[in-house]
Amino acid sequence: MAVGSLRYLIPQSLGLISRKLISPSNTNILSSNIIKSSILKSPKRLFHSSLSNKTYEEEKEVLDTLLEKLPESDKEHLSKLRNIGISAHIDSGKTTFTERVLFYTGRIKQIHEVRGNDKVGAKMDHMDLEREKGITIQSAATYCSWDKDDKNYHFNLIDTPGHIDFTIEVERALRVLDGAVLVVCAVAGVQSQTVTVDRQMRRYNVPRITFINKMDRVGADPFRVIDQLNKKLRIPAAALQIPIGMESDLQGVVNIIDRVALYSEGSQGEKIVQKEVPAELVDLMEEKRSLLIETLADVDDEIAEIFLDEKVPSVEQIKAAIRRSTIARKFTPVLMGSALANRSVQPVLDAICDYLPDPSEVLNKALDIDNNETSVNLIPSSKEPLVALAFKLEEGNYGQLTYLRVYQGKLKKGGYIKHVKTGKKIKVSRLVRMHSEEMEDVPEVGSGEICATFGIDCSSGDTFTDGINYSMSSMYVPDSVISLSIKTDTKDSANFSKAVSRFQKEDPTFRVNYDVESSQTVISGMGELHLEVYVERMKREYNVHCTTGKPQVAYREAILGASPFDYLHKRQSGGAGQYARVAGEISSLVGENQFETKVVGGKIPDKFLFACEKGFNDACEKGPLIGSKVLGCKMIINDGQMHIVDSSEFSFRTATIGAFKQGFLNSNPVVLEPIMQLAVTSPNEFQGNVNGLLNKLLAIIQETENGPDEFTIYAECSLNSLFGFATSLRACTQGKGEFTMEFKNYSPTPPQLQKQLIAEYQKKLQAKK
Ligand SMILES: Nc1nc2c(ncn2[C@@H]2O[C@H](COP(=O)(O)OP(=O)(O)OP(=O)(O)O)[C@@H](O)[C@H]2O)c(=O)[nH]1
Repeated sequence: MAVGSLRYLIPQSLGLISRKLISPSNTNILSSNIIKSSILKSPKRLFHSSLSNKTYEEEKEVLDTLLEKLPESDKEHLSKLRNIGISAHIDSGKTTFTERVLFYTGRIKQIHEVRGNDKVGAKMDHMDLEREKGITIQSAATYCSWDKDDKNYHFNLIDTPGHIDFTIEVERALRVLDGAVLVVCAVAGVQSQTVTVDRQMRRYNVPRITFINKMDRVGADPFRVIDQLNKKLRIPAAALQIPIGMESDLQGVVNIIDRVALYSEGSQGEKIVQKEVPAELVDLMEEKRSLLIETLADVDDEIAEIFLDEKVPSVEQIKAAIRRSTIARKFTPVLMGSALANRSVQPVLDAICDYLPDPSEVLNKALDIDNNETSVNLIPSSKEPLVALAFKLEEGNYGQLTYLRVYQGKLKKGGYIKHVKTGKKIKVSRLVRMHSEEMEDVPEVGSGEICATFGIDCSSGDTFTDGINYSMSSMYVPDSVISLSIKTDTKDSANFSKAVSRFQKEDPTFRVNYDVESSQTVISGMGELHLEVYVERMKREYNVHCTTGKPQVAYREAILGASPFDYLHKRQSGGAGQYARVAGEISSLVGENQFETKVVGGKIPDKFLFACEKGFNDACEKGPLIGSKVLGCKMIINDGQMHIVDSSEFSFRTATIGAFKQGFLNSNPVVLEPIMQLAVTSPNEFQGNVNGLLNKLLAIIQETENGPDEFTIYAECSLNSLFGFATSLRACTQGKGEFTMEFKNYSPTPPQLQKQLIAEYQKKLQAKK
């Protein structure tokens, strides 16, 4: 598994690692085995890690045997199907690009720009809020057709949001896609979020082609960007094209494999006209063609042999090698153009057909629940039993809309499907293909396709079959890092409940809890913007007016040391008494909290030990320092005492809570806070200001990259210091600075803050008494 993906899979454990690092006795704690074992504990994570560990060669062998079972008619159908995601850093032009794809494939009749003057907005950004903010929040699915080499290809496209706060949308989209187009800006190059998206694509084994967009901008340099792809993303990348003209004079591209010039003509670039390669570009074309072959020789055995024999591969051999190595995720072919200027988008569609896999070329697995959850390979044949995954829910005008990816079998309108989690049989009363917010009714959907249906009560990540007990793995849901108290008018409470229940179903990273202590409703999520968007949506879509408190960081509690405990819980106030004594040791560990009993001689009977475990779980939910969740704690009970009359489950549960507190407070306890990985990009003239701002926030600057116009600073900073960062960054960069942040790990708070948090918590407890 790529080390990069570990951060995502075990954010809490990594938090513990950084905490452990400050303890000199634990210097070996970074051992990757320890990290792995803590991931593997969770069965739902096991699925992805087992997928990622498989090399493509092994996968291919399995795929080849599966394909033998595939009927010819299915093979033919699947070979024309592409499930594609479009991912990139914010503002790289994904939505603009998708709009062009829909226009050129004839799916829409007119192009509307993202922040265009026509006030319509791009087709895929259909929420009002998205149009106003000019960002994509929800991903929308659409389909279109493209003719290539006398074949009519069918694309299912998912436009994914770029902002890190909506990362769950990106993850979900990638989970069900077979390939992706990575859009990168020709000026800004590989940006912080490009790296994040790339990591996500690796996790889900998604092959990708790269489109360098914005070639019409001043300072565009596609070859610098390719260099960055090679170095920063560490994926061999080479150009399949070179530009004809640059910046405002961009006219098209040269296809360096076929050695033809492709000019974008017509008022909206709708005509691609083939001409001879301009003489002044021939040398560059040959240079880049050789470089392409050289890069392929590094990743593909067939080209390597031809290369070593000092022969030149044929056009067909080059294309076949690009396809093989792209699908094997060893290479990314690079195309270039400008979506906004309508230049060279169509060749990307050709490349999707040529180089990205069809659903039969990707290995998908499910868990056989009846067979001890063993993993089974799915065969993308319509003749196999149905297995479909609900990957996105949306509340539409006609009730809950559920997006499904069919992995094998067929989904028919009017047919019955089984919701594996509940065992319920559900009738598919309507089946539609989505085109942003519009839909088209279809009678059936075959294997490998994406569709949507109505009236199914489920959560995203659920599996549907026509009877078999298979389950696709759940998608990994990161822990929320920020919360906000929220108050609504009593008259709005019914609508508020409707809104939060819908949002929670649609987005598992958005959570709502009622805090009994403070009598407050608390919403939590992945960042300030994430929560801001939901509060705004409550107002707009449900007419719920809320007042929100100050955002709160999701603190955690942990211990750095270990300590024995011996605790007696005794109450004798008339009637039945309470008596329980528990003794043992508390210590820290990497991974999930653990409870163990080593009591001998029946000093505590089993039913009471069970109550002790419950007490331990209660204690971990509400730590002794500030009432936050406890991370990485192990409790062993090895001794105790009961009273024949006065002991009860309740007494042992209470005694364990008391014992936990005693042991915890004696084991060098700390409050942990979320640390965010921050990337700030801004024009060069503001570098001093941004540095100053980051220093003020006590951020740890890790790297600064200086480009010709812009610089990017990568830093770590506590989430606590980052509230309102958007405003301060705007202020010190005249609104030109941009940033992304994502959760990195938990780390101990500075002692002063810890003291303050404990004092506040104590005050709250006192006030309640
Ligand atoms: N010069 C130039 N600008 C472009 C190009 N493509 C997109 N843009 C502009 O870049 C901005 C961002 O484009 P979007 O299509 O919204 O980008 P996105 O990646 O979908 O953005 P998010 O949805 O926020 O992640 C808009 O103002 C576009 O008009 C291009 O090829 N050239």
